[in-house]
Amino acid sequence: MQEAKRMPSESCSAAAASFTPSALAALLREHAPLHAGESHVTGPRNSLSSNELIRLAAAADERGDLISAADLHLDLLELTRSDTYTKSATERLQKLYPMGDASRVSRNHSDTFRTAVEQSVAAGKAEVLSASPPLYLLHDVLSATEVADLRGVVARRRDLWGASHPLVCFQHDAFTGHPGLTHAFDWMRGRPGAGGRGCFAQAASRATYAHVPWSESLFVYRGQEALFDGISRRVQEMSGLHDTHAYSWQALTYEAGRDGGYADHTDCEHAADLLGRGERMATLLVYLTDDFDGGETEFPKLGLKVKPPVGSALLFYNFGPGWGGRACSAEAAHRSNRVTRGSKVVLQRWHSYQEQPFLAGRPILSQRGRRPFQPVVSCDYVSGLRTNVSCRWYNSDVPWTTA
Ligand SMILES: O=C(O)CCC(=O)C(=O)O
Ligand SMILES: [Fe+2]
Repeated sequence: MQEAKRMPSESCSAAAASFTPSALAALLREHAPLHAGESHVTGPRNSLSSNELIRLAAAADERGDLISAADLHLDLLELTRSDTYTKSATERLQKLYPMGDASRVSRNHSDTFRTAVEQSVAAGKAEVLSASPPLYLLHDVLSATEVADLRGVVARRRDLWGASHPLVCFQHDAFTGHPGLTHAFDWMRGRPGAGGRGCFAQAASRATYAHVPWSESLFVYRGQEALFDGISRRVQEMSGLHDTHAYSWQALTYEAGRDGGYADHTDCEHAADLLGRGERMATLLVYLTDDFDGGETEFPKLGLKVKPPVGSALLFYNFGPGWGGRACSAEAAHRSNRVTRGSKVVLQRWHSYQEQPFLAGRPILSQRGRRPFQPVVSCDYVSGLRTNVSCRWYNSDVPWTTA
């Protein structure tokens, strides 16, 4: 139903098959012709200087445009890694969204998460799939009723997005290394070597989005759904991972025919250091369906391909070596294989070592040119696999009240 609503005239498999750079270029030429002075891409997000960003943020504040102001402060944070900008972004976002414990001082996670998961193993509630990196299967995290209720919440929230078409974005400068895509982007930007990071403008997004193979991510924020807050408590009991150190929940959906798996990657945010504020120390995946073919979560470096039963969860640590190592662990690389029948729905949540004042509490708004509440299809390039572009449809800022 969802797909029919979103793409009234497209067939899924035809869509996925045509996502090649030359097909993309042809599509853009046909459906979104360039006029003089017009570009297929929105302004480059991170090529602005910090002075320019500060000026734009002040102007957004003056207009009362808190979303843009917060977004610009988040850009500044990315550019400078300065706490000042976290604080400014948080202040603005607090005015827009309930923030949970945003006022709390960040403190480090203790090591209780290790003890807690080892106790779960000793009690037969979890099993070890790998010691290094630590990887666990948690049994019966959810009852059958909870699974059904959660699927209901996910379906209800998906419906809120209606038929709106997404902004299509490409995340990494690394696209410049992709022979075909670089060419397409050069063509779109009208200058060679321009690189491939940015979003298509609205007309180009509309012309191309149905041709991109994607999986979907729907965000659920702390305080939005009692059911999700309840699971957060259960996860804390079984794994020692705290809600206060978590990102928001994401409900991931992979549908047969849409062709969007997710290629090999690690979840380390910047691959820098476990102690970085946004670093994803641990990943939790809770499975809400298992009646599908393909779609395994695979850890190629560990020779493991897993398809956990409904209601169970995978938990793995992304930094090593072993426990407490501070460098991104290449062995924690994983992928989601494409689903060839049925649909895979999994809840994902990342946890960081440092407390997160706001990541779980409100949307991160990060794409220039996006309309309020517009979904984004964001394509990631995966290191070492240049032909493997993974795209995800993000429904990230659902209106707060949905009941
Ligand atoms: O869906 C899966 O099995 C894995 C998803 C994942 O690795 C991710 O979204 O980062
Ligand atoms: Fe991942």
